[in-house]
Amino acid sequence: MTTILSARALRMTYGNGSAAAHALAGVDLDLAAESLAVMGPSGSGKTTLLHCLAGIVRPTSGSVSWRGQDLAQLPDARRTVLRRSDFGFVFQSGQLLPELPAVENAALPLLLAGVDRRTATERAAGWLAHLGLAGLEQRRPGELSGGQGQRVAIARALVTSPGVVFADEPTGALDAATGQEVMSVLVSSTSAAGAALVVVTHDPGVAAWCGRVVTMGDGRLVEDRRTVPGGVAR
Ligand SMILES: Nc1ncnc2c1ncn2[C@@H]1O[C@H](COP(=O)(O)OP(=O)(O)OP(=O)(O)O)[C@@H](O)[C@H]1O
Repeated sequence: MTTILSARALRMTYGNGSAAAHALAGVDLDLAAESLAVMGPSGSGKTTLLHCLAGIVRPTSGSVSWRGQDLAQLPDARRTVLRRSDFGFVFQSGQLLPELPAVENAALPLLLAGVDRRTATERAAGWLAHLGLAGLEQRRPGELSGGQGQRVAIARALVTSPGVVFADEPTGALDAATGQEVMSVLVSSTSAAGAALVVVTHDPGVAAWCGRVVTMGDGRLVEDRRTVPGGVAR
């Protein structure tokens, strides 16, 4: 499979002197159009890795390349456009704007990219319908269940047809059954869209949806395992 996102010798140190936290201590990772779960204990560097891969933070050293382009070499404006159009994001919760209806929340990345409102709304409504939310387009986030809200977030992540969706604890605020439903939707919809998926999770039941599971420990990758989604080691 072709590598689309690649990290080399990634190091990230927060603070300095005796207060320094070595969140990443030399990570190499190649990602193809696949679903990847990042597991590991609290503080092992999972979120920092996701933020570096997505160009949200700049690593202390090492590099991240997206389709062969070194993110650090791109001008800030180009990196911002890339984050909006080529990358989609799903967080644990609280990512939807409470005053906007679901369809406008889902359309937001297109509107920010300058797509006209009508086209953006149509595409967003199409994704909402695809994710099982037809009829709920005008509901505000406070009028949706946790699982429905995460589906809106998934629609928003996919609406620009990104190459990768990054999800940080996407089921962290949901009960187990709803979390499984959301993972099912997240994995199947990103795969159908031809996008890669990177999911940070503590939960083995969430990781089992992914075809590859890496485990972090003290800022390093300590295991890299391919699985048959559903949890059987290959
Ligand atoms: N903005 C920051 N400033 C200072 N230290 C930070 C910052 N962000 C993370 N760290 C430190 O870096 C290390 C890795 O943090 P990170 O959030 O990446 O771990 P994690 O595996 O995602 O943890 P969790 O599972 O608890 O979310 C930790 O020691 C953390 O305290």
